[in-house]
Amino acid sequence: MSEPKFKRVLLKLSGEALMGDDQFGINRSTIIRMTEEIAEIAKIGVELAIVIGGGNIFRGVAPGAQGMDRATADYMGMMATVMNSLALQDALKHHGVESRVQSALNLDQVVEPYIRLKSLHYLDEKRTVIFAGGTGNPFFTTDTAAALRGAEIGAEVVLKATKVDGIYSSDPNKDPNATLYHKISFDECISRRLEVMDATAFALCRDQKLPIQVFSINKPGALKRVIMGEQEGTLVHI
Ligand SMILES: Nc1ncnc2c1ncn2[C@@H]1O[C@H](COP(=O)(O)OP(=O)(O)O)[C@@H](O)[C@H]1O
Ligand SMILES: O=c1ccn([C@@H]2O[C@H](COP(=O)(O)OP(=O)(O)O)[C@@H](O)[C@H]2O)c(=O)[nH]1
Repeated sequence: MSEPKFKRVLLKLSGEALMGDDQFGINRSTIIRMTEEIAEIAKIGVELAIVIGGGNIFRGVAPGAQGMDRATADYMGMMATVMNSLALQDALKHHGVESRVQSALNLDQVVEPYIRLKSLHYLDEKRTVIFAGGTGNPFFTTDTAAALRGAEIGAEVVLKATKVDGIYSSDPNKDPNATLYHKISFDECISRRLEVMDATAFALCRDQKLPIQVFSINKPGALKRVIMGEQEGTLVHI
């Protein structure tokens, strides 16, 4: 059997993708399907850290947060990521994957705090680590949290699992003529203002020479294909 391309990865799961076809919240069959795919790669020995978004529950820049103080809304968004992290941990457990949740926000009764050396220890022991609470700071996103934690743990790649199957020349949900890139540089993503990830996340990964692979969370087997080094989605390179 062929070997996985990567030994340690940071997987970013879109919060909104957890909704499935629902209007908000966590869709049961969607989270089960996602965890089946994650369990498959955890079981072949890939060291896996996960950052999950919160947009399915609360987003600081959403219409629902209009009129609210932005920082307050962002703290609500960060707390939403903690809820998603606990749901993911529970679902992973049902698929035989032991994981630990570490949060950038202190919620002592619920999750352990983020301690870098402890997370490295878990990864060495092949336990999946879920990073909750984003970066712990308002005005940031969980994409930036993924770039930050990915760099901190020495991941070889950030895998962005999202609703679209890669990076397009413009938003494919708005422009039917948008074309898919198989490869694109960080500088091109930033200068063309491709909004699949925010510029802070792109810049951090570029400076740390940490590639990003963008692929669809809804495409069966896509995560495994990325892990095995097969062509899937878009690679963002230096
Ligand atoms: N150039 C682009 N290529 C691909 N997707 C894009 C682009 N510009 C904007 N998008 C949008 O980015 C979204 C993916 O962002 P993502 O952060 O994963 O979603 P979420 O906000 O739920 O986490 C897609 O749903 C797509 O509509
Ligand atoms: O470091 C962070 C990460 C997240 N958030 C807040 O949490 C929300 C949910 O995160 P995100 O939008 O990145 O989730 P996703 O797009 O993956 O669903 C954001 O809108 C922000 O309000 C934040 O303030 N700081």
